Amino acid sequence: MALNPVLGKLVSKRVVLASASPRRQEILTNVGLRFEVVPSWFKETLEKSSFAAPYEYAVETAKQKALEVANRMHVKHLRTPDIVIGADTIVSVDEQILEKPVDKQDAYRMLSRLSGKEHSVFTGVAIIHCSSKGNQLETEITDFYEETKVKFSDLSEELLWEYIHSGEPMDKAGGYGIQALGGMLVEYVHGDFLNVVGFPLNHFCKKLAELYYPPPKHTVQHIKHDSIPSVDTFENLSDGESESSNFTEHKGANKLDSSRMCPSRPVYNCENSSSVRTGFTVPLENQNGASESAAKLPSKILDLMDGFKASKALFVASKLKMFDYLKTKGPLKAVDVANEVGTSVCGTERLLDACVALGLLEKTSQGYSNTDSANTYLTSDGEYSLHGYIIHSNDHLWPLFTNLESAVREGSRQNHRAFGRKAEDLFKDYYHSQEVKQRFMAAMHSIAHLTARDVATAFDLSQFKSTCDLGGCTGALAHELIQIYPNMKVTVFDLPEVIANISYFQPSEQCAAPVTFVSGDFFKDNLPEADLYILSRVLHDWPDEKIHVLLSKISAVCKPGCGILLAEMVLDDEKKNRSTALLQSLNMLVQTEGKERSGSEYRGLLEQHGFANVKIKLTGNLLDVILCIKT
Ligand SMILES: O=c1[nH]cc([C@@H]2O[C@H](COP(=O)(O)OP(=O)(O)OP(=O)(O)O)[C@@H](O)[C@H]2O)c(=O)[nH]1
Repeated sequence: MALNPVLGKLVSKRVVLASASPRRQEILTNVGLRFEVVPSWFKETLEKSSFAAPYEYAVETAKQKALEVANRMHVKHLRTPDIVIGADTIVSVDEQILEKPVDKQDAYRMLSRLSGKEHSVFTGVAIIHCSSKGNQLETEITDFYEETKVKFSDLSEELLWEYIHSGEPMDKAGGYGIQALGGMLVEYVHGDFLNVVGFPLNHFCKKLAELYYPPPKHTVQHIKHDSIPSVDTFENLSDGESESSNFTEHKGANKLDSSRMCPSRPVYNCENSSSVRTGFTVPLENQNGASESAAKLPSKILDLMDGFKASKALFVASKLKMFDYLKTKGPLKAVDVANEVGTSVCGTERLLDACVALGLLEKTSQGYSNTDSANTYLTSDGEYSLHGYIIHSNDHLWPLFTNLESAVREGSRQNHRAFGRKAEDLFKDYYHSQEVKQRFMAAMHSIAHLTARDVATAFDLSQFKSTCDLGGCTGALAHELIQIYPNMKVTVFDLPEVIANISYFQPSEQCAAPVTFVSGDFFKDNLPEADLYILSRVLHDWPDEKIHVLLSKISAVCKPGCGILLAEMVLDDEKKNRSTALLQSLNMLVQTEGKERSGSEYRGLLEQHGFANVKIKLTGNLLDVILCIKT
């Protein structure tokens, strides 16, 4: 395929996108780039006034995002990526830089400032080539930016609020998404549309072409700097030419040929790009094709082969409460951790080192300490602790997954093999002992707490005066709903054995309007009255027949205008892209009769029970949200 060679240069490389933006992931996936996503932890707090121009701020932020990920991943040679890509999109109007709005009022301020005017959207991009020398990370940074001008129509206050209540502005620079509803606000776009969406693909490809296909010296003068090399240019490149700027270490070579590497030679010196070298990287002079024929490291496959070891290392460190000890007492030497936990020193040291290499811990001459994310997610009292779910994964899901082969052969759950118990009802399995029940509730609580805000704000729910969270367990989502919609009456409906055990999970400061907990079985008992019924991670537990029973019960008590809100991992319609959700569907296979479903499948189920106007919001968090209204 003619366009392939530019991105094809990256095929054998470990490419990392240092961005949580689903749009950037989609733009790059759509053109066939294979990459890992490692969202950056760099906080976008650079002092804006210290930059002479808005694009400089975007470029520097992109660079810092990418460098943070490159540094984090480079702990052991095996973890060092080849290329890290970072990006930052901003809107500039009246010499002000607008980023993502922090709340609805902020979105209103931004959008009213853009109304009736032209503004610029800048995306800064950094491409960092990494290599490892000894223990040292060496980076070569290429950065550039792209500007697109966008003009908004005059927008009424009413229209702006309607748009803001759609929830779309919140994670978008300038408070709008041109690719969706926000497109309706736009009168014209001058420049690269994808740049507005978050990633200037065309300029990125040009930059790769510059880096990987520098023209032979005699043709330099004839190449226009603003065009991607034509199809012929790619196809006619000989191996010798095409590899001349490969960012790989060449055995025996120890000098830089900067004329080959530096895109800032006159012909490539685009006004809006630069290349900076830090550390020491040697370009490959591939005269004889030797490295072309060398075995390429299939890093993705190797990572998958190692995946179970990494999971187990995380599970064991969590189970032994190492992150808890390090939070309160760190930094600690391996011997001190071993003494605290009661484990062997040699085993503890290896486990801690593995956790460092996996980016969970930091190691200095003073010992081991938690990373920020270990404090937040891995300690049992972290703000968004996943400890409960990790223990559930270790104690419950791991034994089930070891029977995945049987589950695939037989097409059914494996509880009998994993736990020696004949599979009954899914929840009878969980609630047969107090210990298993509490572990399961802690697991569900940790996911519900982590996703609650995104689920509660995916749509504006203020029209619903009362809500019933069916299977709402510990009430984590219910409490979040009350925070966001203080006038909403929220009821959690769950099995009696769950309701009897919720007290441990309630927030310490009591909400003014507390959540009501009602016990019952939603398949058998009457449902509490409500304007909105929530089913969060409920439908995926059940086969279609059971879902029809539940939806017809809800439909029977729902008046026209009332709704259902589903929170689930929504698969893409082709079921080939969202690996987290597809792996979760295997998780449902080994332990339930349910499965994860696509947006169309959920829509089909809901419409059969008189629910229409089905809207699906992919939140970027673990759970996506579907809202529909009874006609
Ligand atoms: O029209 C659109 N304009 C902008 C966007 C999206 O807005 C964000 C911009 O934010 P940022 O560059 O800071 O990136 P993040 O999402 O925070 O992800 P990082 O992890 O890379 O910091 C970006 O997601 C654009 O896609 C849009 O969707 N439409």
